[in-house]
Amino acid sequence: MFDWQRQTKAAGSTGSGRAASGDFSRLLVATSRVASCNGLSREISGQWDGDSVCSGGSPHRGAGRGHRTEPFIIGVAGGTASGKTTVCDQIIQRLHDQCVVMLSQDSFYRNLTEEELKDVQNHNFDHPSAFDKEAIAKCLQELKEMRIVEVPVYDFTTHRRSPETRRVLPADVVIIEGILVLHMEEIRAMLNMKVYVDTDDDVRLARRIQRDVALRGRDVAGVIEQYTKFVKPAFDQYVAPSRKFADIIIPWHRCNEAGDNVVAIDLITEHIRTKLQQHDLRRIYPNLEVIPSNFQIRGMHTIIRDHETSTPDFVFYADRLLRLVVEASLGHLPFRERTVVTPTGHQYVGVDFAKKLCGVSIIRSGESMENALRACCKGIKIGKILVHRMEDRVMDQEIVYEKLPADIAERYVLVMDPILGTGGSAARAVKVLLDKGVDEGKILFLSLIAAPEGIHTLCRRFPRLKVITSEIDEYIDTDFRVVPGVGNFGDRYFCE
Ligand SMILES: O=P(O)(O)OC[C@H]1O[C@H](OP(=O)(O)OP(=O)(O)O)[C@H](O)[C@@H]1O
Repeated sequence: MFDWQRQTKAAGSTGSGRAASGDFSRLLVATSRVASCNGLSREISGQWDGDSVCSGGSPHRGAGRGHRTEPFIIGVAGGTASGKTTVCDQIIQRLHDQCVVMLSQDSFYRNLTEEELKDVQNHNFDHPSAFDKEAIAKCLQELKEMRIVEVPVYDFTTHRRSPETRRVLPADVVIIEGILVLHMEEIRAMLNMKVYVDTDDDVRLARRIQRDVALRGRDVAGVIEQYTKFVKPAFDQYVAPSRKFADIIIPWHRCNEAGDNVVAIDLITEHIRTKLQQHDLRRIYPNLEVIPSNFQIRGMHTIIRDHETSTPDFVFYADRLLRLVVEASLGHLPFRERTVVTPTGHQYVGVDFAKKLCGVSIIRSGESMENALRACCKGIKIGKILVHRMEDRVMDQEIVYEKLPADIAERYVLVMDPILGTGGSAARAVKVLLDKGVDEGKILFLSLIAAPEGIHTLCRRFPRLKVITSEIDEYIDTDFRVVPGVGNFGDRYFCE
């Protein structure tokens, strides 16, 4: 039943018919804290298990519909003695009902060679090469896959890893802190939130002297020598420049008397809580929007997914759902303020709809969304694209037909296809639009059901495009069908 369309969206098929990323970007949070460099005690509420704190949540979950399968990963960077650990402790305290694990970049120091050990006072412990970057990335990756990891235990007296390791369980939130976590590209790429603790150099030096003398048996002259020789140059070269990668910069000098970073920590933890409630893919892709579900929507999905549903019912409920997707998408268009006078003679300050829109349906199933779009946007222009899909889905799809408004480059474009499978057809259609000069940020891709594979394809390749869908299904099977899916949407919608 699927084959002929899956191989070619044959010419002549008729049819009847995503800071958010900005939200935290470069957010400079005025915060306050008078902190000691060793931060809060780690004896916080909940069970402290070395690098992990599980005071809530469940460390072991099954994957599947409605279950999160990836943790939210936060990187906290900043110079030596900047207050990173304190920030982490405060986040952990606020997330007392979640399962949180904390890793320190210091656990991943490389073993010193015999040669280096002989001259240990001249070893640069602040340089990126001092750390086993690959081991950090592997550890994060395993936690991302909700696997148990064995974290090295570094012995600062022997400058080698101890034979034992620390077992860390999968968690809802993973925090990794260290001077270079935002500098290292591989690590940075795995972070869902990047925090930089910005503390004045003199404050940090004072804290470092205090800490190393009091806790590490060092003398002041030695600490200052190491600071001047290694710590400061590495800070200037690697740590300070990594500030630009941060989503949130916490200026530590803005302290209040209680010494808490209340505003910053509240914002961070609120954001994490919001993200934890979202589907994994929404956490990864700020350009993915899933319309909020309710029992009406679930009920309509239940009907269209039922193989026993008749064509008229399928069309009726699919149309209702498609209309919701179209309405939700229109909500992402820009607007201008507009004031009108009501029949009572009072002013109403409202907004004006975005002008210069058009729809583009991917033939054939996308045509099922045209009515919904026309019903919402009077007289909207609608173009069409027909994609020939290669059997293996790896090759770039061929465009068989296209008819688009001549001035499409000046418009916002709503691309319509109810099913986003591998994302091959959608990505090819989007490429056509980009080639025509449409700005990627002005393209919205509308679907009823999206498979994770298609979301990855579109959201990763076109990060400024917005993908709007009503449900995310589980996966694509070996025949490229969305599971559980609706079967062949076009057949069920257009054929009696
Ligand atoms: O994301 P992809 O893997 O490219 O698959 C998604 C495509 O598959 C379905 O179309 P189908 O091939 O059934 O053709 P039709 O629209 O003509 O029914 C659907 O309507 C999308 O166009």
